[in-house]
Amino acid sequence: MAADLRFAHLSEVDSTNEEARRRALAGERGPIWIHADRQSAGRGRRGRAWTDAGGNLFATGLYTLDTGTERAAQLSFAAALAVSEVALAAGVDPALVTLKWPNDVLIGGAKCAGILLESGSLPDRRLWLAVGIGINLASHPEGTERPATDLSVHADTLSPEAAVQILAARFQTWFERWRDHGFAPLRDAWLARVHGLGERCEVRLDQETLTGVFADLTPDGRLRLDLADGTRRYIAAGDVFFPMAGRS
Ligand SMILES: O=C(O)CCCC[C@@H]1SC[C@@H]2NC(=O)N[C@@H]21
Repeated sequence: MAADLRFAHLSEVDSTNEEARRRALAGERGPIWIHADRQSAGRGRRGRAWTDAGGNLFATGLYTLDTGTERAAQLSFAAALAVSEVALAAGVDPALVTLKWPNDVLIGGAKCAGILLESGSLPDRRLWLAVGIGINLASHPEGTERPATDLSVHADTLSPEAAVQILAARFQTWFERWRDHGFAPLRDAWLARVHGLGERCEVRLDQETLTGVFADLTPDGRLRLDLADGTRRYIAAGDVFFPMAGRS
């Protein structure tokens, strides 16, 4: 049965993920979507900052799960699917919307959103999960290592208020599919929009950088990278770069 979606709107916060963490530790069990007009200390993946360029969506869905962190990480694919559906709802040409492992949503090859999952243990051994999502609705940073874009470049401008409603509803649908049927439906939907499958790429890990072919998405969400020496690597976390022109 679908959960009632709750929302908390803040005019300014350090980070909606941090606010979700505070609320989880204070006893909030969700699902609740916390969204803010401005973030003063937005954070991105791998310790990077997430800047506030104005008019964009900063939102975090707080959930409580009976599962471990590895399986919970599959929900980053649910988040990417939900973001892609926000772009489609705004009127972006579906042919331009692709998904890059693990959770980047691209429009015409440029990144239009960021997703950061954070979690922690509760006293009852369950997990609180913060699904942090920033969508570039009206503006995007310039001069980034990988090209960035925003929805207003490709469609009518969507307000943050409208976007968070669509985002939360679409995420909830994918969450329930994952909860009831496992990762397979998410994997199928994600692969239908996959970016760069079968192409050469560079994968940056904490301690090493690998080059190979993005050969598959495993049944549990890892990237299978086929190296030139014939070995296969299964990657659970990393940054993927497609070096060819026009690719991010
Ligand atoms: O590096 C990335 O691509 C992930 C960026 C995630 C940004 C969002 S904005 C809402 C939420 N609050 C944060 O501090 N970060 C996430």
